[in-house]
Amino acid sequence: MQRVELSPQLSSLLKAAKRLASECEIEVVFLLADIPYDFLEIKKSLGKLRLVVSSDKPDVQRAAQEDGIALVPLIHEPQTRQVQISQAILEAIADEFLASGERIIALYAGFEREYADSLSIVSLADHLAKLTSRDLQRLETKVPLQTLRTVVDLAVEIGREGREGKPVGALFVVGNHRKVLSLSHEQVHDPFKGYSQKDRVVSNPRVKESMKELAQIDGAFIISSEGIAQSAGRILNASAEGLTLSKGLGARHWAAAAISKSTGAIAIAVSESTGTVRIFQDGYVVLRIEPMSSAMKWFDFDTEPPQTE
Ligand SMILES: Nc1ncnc2c1ncn2[C@@H]1O[C@H](COP(=O)(O)OP(=O)(O)OP(=O)(O)O)[C@@H](O)[C@H]1O
Repeated sequence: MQRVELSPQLSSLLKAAKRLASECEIEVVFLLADIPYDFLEIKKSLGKLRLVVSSDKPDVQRAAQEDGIALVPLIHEPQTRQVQISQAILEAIADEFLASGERIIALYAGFEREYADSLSIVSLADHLAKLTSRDLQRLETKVPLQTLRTVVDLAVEIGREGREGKPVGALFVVGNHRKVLSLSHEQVHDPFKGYSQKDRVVSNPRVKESMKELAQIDGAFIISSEGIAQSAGRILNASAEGLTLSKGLGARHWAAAAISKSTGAIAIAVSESTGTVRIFQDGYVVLRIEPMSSAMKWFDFDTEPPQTE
């Protein structure tokens, strides 16, 4: 297919990217392309650096594929460059073209319409952490962002740290707590019973520490929108009928999906086996945070729900 020749400006930017990469010990150039360049030529000019190309243009995607370059196809949406780059980075991490702890050089058209004119150094770990809170904001309609962040932070800590050297799983249901309580039952005597409201504020470091300890008991934590722990060790009874979830996720994750669907609450599950934190809304995984990084995907692969006895 026809390719657009490298302009003197792009050649200079590639040289600058190479120098920058060597000075900052970076190994990847991430090119957000709007034009079907000769990508092999670009790769050659970058020497040992890895090249990842991302584009929402079908002809650019075809060109990159023909040249055997790592490609992250984007869906065309009227987005700002920043949002496009963020989406492309997330996809690239999910496809394992980039590692979530890495720093990259992004090359893109920041000011011009389609000709690359900008270089940025992006630290993926910092960038992903910011994305996580932005993504949480989308769920804020149901539960205040502050409460969500507190519980998600706690969940991530439990997934990373475990307890006394052992991995620990957990399940939190946040918001609409009266309905959630009515769709659950006590498994063990409620450890929060009798405590005043101020001793059940999840953002309080002492309460957080006891919740890490309590995560070891079976069942779910139930938390109000205001961030007050209402109960722990609850078994959730909401029905999983009609829901689909990723293969390999067990009872805890089905219970999280089901309660989020039935009550409109946000459910946050920490997997005991992997430490991964998944956030459920309306029966779907809407955010996934890996224990050591913060990589995430929006939806898992679909499978059938388990048979109920
Ligand atoms: N309906 C439920 N309500 C509350 N907690 C539940 C429910 N079902 C399971 N759990 C909790 O999940 C724990 C683990 O169950 P299971 O191993 O089947 O889940 P999983 O989804 O595979 O999660 P993990 O990755 O942590 O193993 C149980 O010991 C229990 O504490």
